[in-house]
Amino acid sequence: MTRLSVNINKVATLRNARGGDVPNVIKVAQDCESFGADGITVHPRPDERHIRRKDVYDLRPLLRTEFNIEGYPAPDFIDLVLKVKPHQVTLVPDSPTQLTSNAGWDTKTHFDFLNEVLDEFNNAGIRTSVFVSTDTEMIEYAAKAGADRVELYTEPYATAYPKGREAAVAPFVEAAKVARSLGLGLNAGHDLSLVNLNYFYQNIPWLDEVSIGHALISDALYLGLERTVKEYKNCLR
Ligand SMILES: CC(=O)[C@@H](O)[C@H](O)COP(=O)(O)O
Ligand SMILES: NCC(=O)COP(=O)(O)O
Repeated sequence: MTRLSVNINKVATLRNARGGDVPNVIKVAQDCESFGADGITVHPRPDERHIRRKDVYDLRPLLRTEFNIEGYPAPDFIDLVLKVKPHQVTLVPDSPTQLTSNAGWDTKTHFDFLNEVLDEFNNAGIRTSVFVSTDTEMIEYAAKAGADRVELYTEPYATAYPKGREAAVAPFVEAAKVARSLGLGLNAGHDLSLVNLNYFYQNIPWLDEVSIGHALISDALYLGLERTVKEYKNCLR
């Protein structure tokens, strides 16, 4: 089964626009769970532009499904994750001011750093995932560094999909096979949507998890949250 983890960053973006508590990030997360989501993802950024550290602490005891925290492993982030102990931490190579994630790790260049950080999380019993492109060498070094899983950065797939979905998915299928041969679990995310998700899943049915935020929360404006979560779940069958 491929799990759907709903990324609620954009719910926090909307809440922060007015400084109050509408929409309530925790209620939305709990509703996503009751509508069928298998997990909740957050990406607390250093400027707290959407998810805040407090949200992460508040969410932890209330979630009934898997909690995935994404981010660049700066000391503050490592401290937060070790205190909150989510089911999974996803390491992303973003700089503090970046608009959104736009690349996977160079796991060869940053091998020693990743190895040290992954050890820390592995020793704390937190499953680890490393955000990577489809470059085989990057996946191999993620495995050597001690990752439990890799998350394939799917923006290039989403962008190429309208021009030809077979060519768009081909490098991801190859990367997924490499990850599987190395014994890594497999996640995927970024710009997955109702348009492109089912084809991705059909080609890589051994995917463990997709995390989806931007398109899903946008679709919910038209379809409502309950129907949206169910439609994304239907794409994973
Ligand atoms: C890691 C990744 O691909 C993206 O999930 C990222 O977490 C989205 O972050 P923003 O919501 O800040 O764009
Ligand atoms: N890891 C990817 C994620 O959580 C959501 O990315 P997006 O759907 O907001 O592009």
